[in-house]
Amino acid sequence: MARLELNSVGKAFGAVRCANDLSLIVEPGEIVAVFGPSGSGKTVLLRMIAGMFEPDEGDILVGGRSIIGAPPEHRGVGMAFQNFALFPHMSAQDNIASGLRAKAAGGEVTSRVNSISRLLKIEHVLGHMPRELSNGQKQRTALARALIGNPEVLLLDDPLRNVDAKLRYEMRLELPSLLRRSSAAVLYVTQDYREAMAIADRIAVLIEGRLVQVARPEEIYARPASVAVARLFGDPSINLAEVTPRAEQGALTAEVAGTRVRLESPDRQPADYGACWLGVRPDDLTVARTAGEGAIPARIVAITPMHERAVLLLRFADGIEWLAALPPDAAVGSAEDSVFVRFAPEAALLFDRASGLRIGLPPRRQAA
Ligand SMILES: Nc1ncnc2c1ncn2[C@@H]1O[C@H](COP(=O)(O)OP(=O)(O)OP(=O)(O)O)[C@@H](O)[C@H]1O
Repeated sequence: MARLELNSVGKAFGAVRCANDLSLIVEPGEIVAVFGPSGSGKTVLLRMIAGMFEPDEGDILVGGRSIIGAPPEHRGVGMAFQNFALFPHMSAQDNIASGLRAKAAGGEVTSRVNSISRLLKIEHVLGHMPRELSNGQKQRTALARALIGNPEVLLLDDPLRNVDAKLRYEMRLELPSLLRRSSAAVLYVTQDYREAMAIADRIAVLIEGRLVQVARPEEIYARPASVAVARLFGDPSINLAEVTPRAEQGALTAEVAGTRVRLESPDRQPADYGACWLGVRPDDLTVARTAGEGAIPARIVAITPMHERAVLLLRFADGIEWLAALPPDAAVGSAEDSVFVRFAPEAALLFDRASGLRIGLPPRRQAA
């Protein structure tokens, strides 16, 4: 099997630069999620690899050989889209068989279609036309078509966007092992950070056509490269406050809404860092009725039950509002109550206010 390699790939449509110096390696059997806001260039990236259009700069290699200029069907690339893109006049069986690039004997086609359909649990609908399939079955049919030719590179463009929540949940569990079995180098585009974290070995975060961080899911969550990345991962999203951290007698502290809080952590030295963003995830806050050192006085504005937790909207004395996500049984009070908010110093992330970059030791180098 072959690795996929992007070397300084760039692309612009008129004044819109939707790919900027993109470099990335995806190993055979590896799943890399491409995650970023709408319009950040995810689909453009996949389309350049698939050969729907060419980059303006840089190179794309599969198995060490450049595929620039090669016709799409000779690139060793399979692709499945969010809108399934099945041929409406063909049965599921024929749609899947259309993914075979080389001509194969009829018997062999049937046996390959059957075996991939068994794997994807759609054998019973092979004779159906696309309009007779549920969205989940359409999505599996499109995936089967992408996988049947044993592509060296598999490109999946938000394949679960149009399936219902239950199936999406199931497929998040099933897809990684299914994809790894194919040994293809997989690029998996998603707009959902949870999906990226559930499915991928590594996540490539794309913002405005630039890869701003490529790392393992837990690394990105714990050590986001910038405040923009931190905001993309987490629901509710990370709380922020403007602070000016100071080094005092070996400790690192900052004032939040009039309360001095400690911020030292193993990955940053106490120093005067200038204007920063302080970021604390809602899950890392504790809320209590009792005051104490480093506890920020707040008022509960509202409480919203959400999934398996309660989300509290808190307002500090200076008007800043933060969210805390607590277990539903953490009875800390109700709206209008006065409370005290704490977080552990190592749960605090610091970002330079001017550049947005995280302050701390550089992330560990990731294996390619
Ligand atoms: N064929 C094209 N011609 C001109 N501009 C394009 C073309 N394709 C994409 N763009 C522009 O490139 C940028 C990136 O688009 P792209 O579709 O890759 O975003 P995306 O990250 O996939 O978004 P979404 O998550 O909403 O699908 C957008 O500004 C888009 O308008």
